[in-house]
Amino acid sequence: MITVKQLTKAFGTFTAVNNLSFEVKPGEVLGFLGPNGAGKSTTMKMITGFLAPSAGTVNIDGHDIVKDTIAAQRLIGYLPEGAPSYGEMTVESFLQFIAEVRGFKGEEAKRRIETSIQKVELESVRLQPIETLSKGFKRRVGLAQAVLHDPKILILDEPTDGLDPNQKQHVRELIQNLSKDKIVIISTHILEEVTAVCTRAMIIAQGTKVADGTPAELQAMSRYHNAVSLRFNDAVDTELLSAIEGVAEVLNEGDWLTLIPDNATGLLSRVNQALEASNLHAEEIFVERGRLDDVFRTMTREGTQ
Ligand SMILES: Nc1ncnc2c1ncn2[C@@H]1O[C@H](COP(=O)(O)OP(=O)(O)OP(=O)(O)O)[C@@H](O)[C@H]1O
Repeated sequence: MITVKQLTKAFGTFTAVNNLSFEVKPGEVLGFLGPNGAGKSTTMKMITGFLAPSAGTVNIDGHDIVKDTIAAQRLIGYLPEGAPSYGEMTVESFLQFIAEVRGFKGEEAKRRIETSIQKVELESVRLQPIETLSKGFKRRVGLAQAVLHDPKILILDEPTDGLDPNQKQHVRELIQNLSKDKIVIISTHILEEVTAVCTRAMIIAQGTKVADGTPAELQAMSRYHNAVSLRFNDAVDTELLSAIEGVAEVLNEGDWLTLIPDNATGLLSRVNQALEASNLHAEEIFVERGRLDDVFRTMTREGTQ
């Protein structure tokens, strides 16, 4: 379990992380979401013991990260932003170096290197210098060093940043496979990543937590939650749609018309009745769950709640 209490980091007069408190339990994959400069990396650096907090505490499975750093860090695998490594080393020699730093020797070190090469599929490049690898493979090397000691906790700072769509998908699958029974915290700008891999998401703005919940709970905070979207082949009088009981607003979104609900439920059946009564036929119609990008924009624009 990770317990973060009133965590704060000030750089001079600027407060990058402000009074952040939360817990993360095994099995959870928590996504940190937030605009540039929101304080995601700074929070991760404090959780992993690479930056001392100005105030507040981080407890990793009973170990205080400041007072009991080594014991806490043994439990953590960390992929820092940009996945730094030693470019002139080969994948294998870099992992050998990490194994030694982690205190593994001989057969045990060999076994762990083989397992992490296998887990993140680095077999084909194991003898290649890291600086000659593609971004996707470099990221995988970063993941391999993070999982080498089979940590209970994985902290991954923008693990798919700069990767092409295929590589992104691959790294997401790796994270899902690695996450069983572990605590995983990832930071990302990519909202689809939250729905793809996270069981929980936290939106951070100006160093403060502004939302925290499952992806579905966050989507439900959007004004598009339970909105009805329709596509017609022919032009439709939007007055007719805005007159339907429970419609707060009609949005024209390209080929689609989206009916934003007021607080009433059951909008879809009223829309269907109104279409039938007016003899109108929608080519496509669906009820939206809500949009994370809308929640993200609203929450981060408003700043703190
Ligand atoms: N060592 C430092 N000295 C001064 N300011 C810093 C330092 N490190 C970070 N900051 C500032 O703290 C704020 C938060 O930075 P941080 O890197 O944590 O944001 P982030 O949410 O990870 O952003 P991004 O999404 O761009 O990676 C930024 O305004 C940054 O400029």
